Amino acid sequence: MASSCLFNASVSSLNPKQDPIRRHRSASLLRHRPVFVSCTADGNNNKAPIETAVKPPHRTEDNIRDEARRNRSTAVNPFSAKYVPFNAAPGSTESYSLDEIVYRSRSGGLLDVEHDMEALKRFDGAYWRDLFDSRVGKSTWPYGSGVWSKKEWVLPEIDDDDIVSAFEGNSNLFWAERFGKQFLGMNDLWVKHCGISHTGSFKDLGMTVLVSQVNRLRKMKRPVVGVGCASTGDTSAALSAYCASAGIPSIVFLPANKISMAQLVQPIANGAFVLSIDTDFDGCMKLIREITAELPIYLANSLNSLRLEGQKTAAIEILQQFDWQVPDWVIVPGGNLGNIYAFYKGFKMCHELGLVDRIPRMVCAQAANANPLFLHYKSGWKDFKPMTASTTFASAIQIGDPVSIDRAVYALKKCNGIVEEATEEELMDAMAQADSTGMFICPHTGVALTALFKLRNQGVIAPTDRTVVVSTAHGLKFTQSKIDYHSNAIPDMACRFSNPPVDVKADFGAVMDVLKSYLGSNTLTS
Ligand SMILES: Cc1ncc(COP(=O)(O)O)c(C=O)c1O
Ligand SMILES: N[C@@H](CCOP(=O)(O)O)C(=O)O
Repeated sequence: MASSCLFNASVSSLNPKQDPIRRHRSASLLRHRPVFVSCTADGNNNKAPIETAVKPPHRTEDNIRDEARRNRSTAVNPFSAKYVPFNAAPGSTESYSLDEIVYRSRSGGLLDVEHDMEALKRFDGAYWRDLFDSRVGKSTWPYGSGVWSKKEWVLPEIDDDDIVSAFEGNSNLFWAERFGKQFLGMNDLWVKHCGISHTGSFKDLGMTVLVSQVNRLRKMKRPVVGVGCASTGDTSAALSAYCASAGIPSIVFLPANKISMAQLVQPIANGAFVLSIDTDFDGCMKLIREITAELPIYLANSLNSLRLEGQKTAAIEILQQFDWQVPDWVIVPGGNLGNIYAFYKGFKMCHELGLVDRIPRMVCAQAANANPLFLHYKSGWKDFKPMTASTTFASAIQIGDPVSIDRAVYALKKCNGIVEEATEEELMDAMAQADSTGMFICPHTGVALTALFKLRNQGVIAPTDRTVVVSTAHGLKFTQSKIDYHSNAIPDMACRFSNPPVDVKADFGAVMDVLKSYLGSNTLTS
């Protein structure tokens, strides 16, 4: 039966793959002059259920959710996704609906979210590039989010009404001009500031997806009384913020005295039920897995593959920010090891769906005090040995038994990746050097920058290679480590780049003396 619906004519009235001239026109129409037409809600796969690029005028009585509801397409959604065992054996038929509450495959292995790639492939790379580009920087619900602007590739079947979003993503890709030139002799170095975000880390990207799905499950009357996680600080901050915004109870397990004060106060302020437990992160992770197996508390750690669907959009965003050109290297700090796989998956989907012609090489960087992946890599991927992680300034990656080890190894093998490590002194120096050029990064980003220093020194990364370092959290969450460093208060650390304040009397002569000595030094001319 024919029904009237809102479609962008440039997209809906043709199969873009069949007609390159019209395809070109369709791309420019999408950008510049989209129009509304009637179309049939018959599930015709040549039609994508996308929002219209030009909206009707805003009605004062509507908020952006109402507006999205009013403009919603009535066409059948051709896209879908399901859980399958991670890296399933060929011929495996095991799968689960995303509306099921399941974290592990029948054999106890990890799961992955598998998209109907054939449905996505009915549209070519140019179509997806144009669609994603057309959504950036708008306030349209939910596409104003960097995650939900890629909704068809994330959770294609969720109702826009169920989405819980803070318009996360679309984070700054910062050209590290001075840092690159001064310390590395590089001219094309970039820092993807995933930590300049709603709760100050990349976890927002995954949490919007997971909490949205929980919101949907609760509306479906599924037994979910709350959402829980173990955390080194950032996952709990994101979980509690998104749950608070949706009115869903959150429960967080934190290793006592092992996370920063700024991170601890986030779930407290957002009304989470916070348990401070006398163990490390791996101990908290073990407990939350046992508890969520017993109680109807939904597990929010990245063991849950939904999280990675959101996190993978950071990789897509990097390609988008380079006008769909592929960088040579992407360096990611690793702890529980979900994110390195999420990045790989984002790049891989862009390649497979024709948005780009290759994927970058990736480097996973670990703190030497918590380096099980590095040791595994150095052993030639022989037996993996979990460890007890030691204290590190990169406290959010103080993890010895990462749940996503298999995902990380898979991703690194597929992209010809490398694993590096950073000692405490190396990561703190790298952080201080970056800060001295105008950034304000977290110690985990210091770990990633150390990996870059090492690979540049070894000649693996060339001076002209386009390189992206993923900055995973905001530096303001980790000020105590910077205070310790700049106070030269860290035992056995030279703190070579510290810049402590100068104590001076409130006296004109004393201030003049100090300034003359400073101006006379080489500092200003270097
Ligand atoms: C700031 C920060 N950087 C890096 C990571 C590592 O991410 P992943 O656990 O996905 O390896 C985490 C969390 O583990 C984090 O909180
Ligand atoms: N750094 C993380 C550790 C847990 O990682 P997750 O991605 O599995 O939730 C944190 O901030 O808690």
